[in-house]
Amino acid sequence: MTSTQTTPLRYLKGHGTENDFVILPDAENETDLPAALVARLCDRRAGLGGDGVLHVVRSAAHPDARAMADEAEWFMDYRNADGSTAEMCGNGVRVFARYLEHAGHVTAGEVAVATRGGVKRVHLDKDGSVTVSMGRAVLSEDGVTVAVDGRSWPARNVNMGNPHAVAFVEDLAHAGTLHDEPPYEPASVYPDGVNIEFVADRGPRHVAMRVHERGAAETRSCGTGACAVAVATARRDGADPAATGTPVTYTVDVLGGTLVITEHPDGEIEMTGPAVIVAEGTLDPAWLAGTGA
Ligand SMILES: N[C@@H](CCC[C@H](N)C(=O)O)C(=O)O
Repeated sequence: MTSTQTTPLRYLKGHGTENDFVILPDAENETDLPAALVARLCDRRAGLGGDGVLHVVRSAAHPDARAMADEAEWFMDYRNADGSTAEMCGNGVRVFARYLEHAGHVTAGEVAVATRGGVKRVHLDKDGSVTVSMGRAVLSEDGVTVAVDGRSWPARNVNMGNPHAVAFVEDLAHAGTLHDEPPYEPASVYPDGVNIEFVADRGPRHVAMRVHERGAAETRSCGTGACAVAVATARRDGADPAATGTPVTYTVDVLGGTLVITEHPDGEIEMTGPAVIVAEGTLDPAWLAGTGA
């Protein structure tokens, strides 16, 4: 892959519960970002390494976000590690807001971020954590059966802007290596692919999960996935805030930390977790041009 980029390309590296991202600031959307370049950036051996890319663009400068520009100045153009686009990334949007603060584009407090899944309001909390209003979950009766190593489970279909299949297992080890996407059927339920979560109970309103992400393989956390898991677990447990008028909070352990998810009676889901900027620098032009050895 070669690039025609002539000016040095700045990047940052960040993570939220170890779901890690290459951040590319590109306010005016001047950087050509083909799938192959995203995949090279996310390569953990020959690139910077990451589960995805957070392309930071002014909403007004991006065709997918122009309509949201009045509500949100900045657009999270999210790319999976394989270069595909995704509607939303829950950990990514927290790290995105942390970047906006780091770059001086916003001060501590609330910021609206445009995503392909709509505008998300993100609150930079005083204790260093970040809370996002993630919108509502859409649960569908159209489920699938997921299979790993001779075992299989029914999986709940939950849409958080992006698609999820949530399977309850006795032991997270039953999810196997997750090197490859676990087979599921009927495949027609998810024409655009799916993120698959495996969930095990840890205590009252407390679960742990592993995830195979669409476009990225197993990651150490998935924020939209944790929200899907919290809602699917609440319904399994007979808890429905819309019916009782009482918010329900679940703690979701992921391999890279912990996320706290609250579903409110109006259906709005809030997620709180960390967001960290790790490093920043400039990409080597020779590497970028594909001519570096
Ligand atoms: N890790 C993200 C989800 C990223 C997108 C996902 N792989 C998809 O294709 O839908 C999160 O924290 O939500």
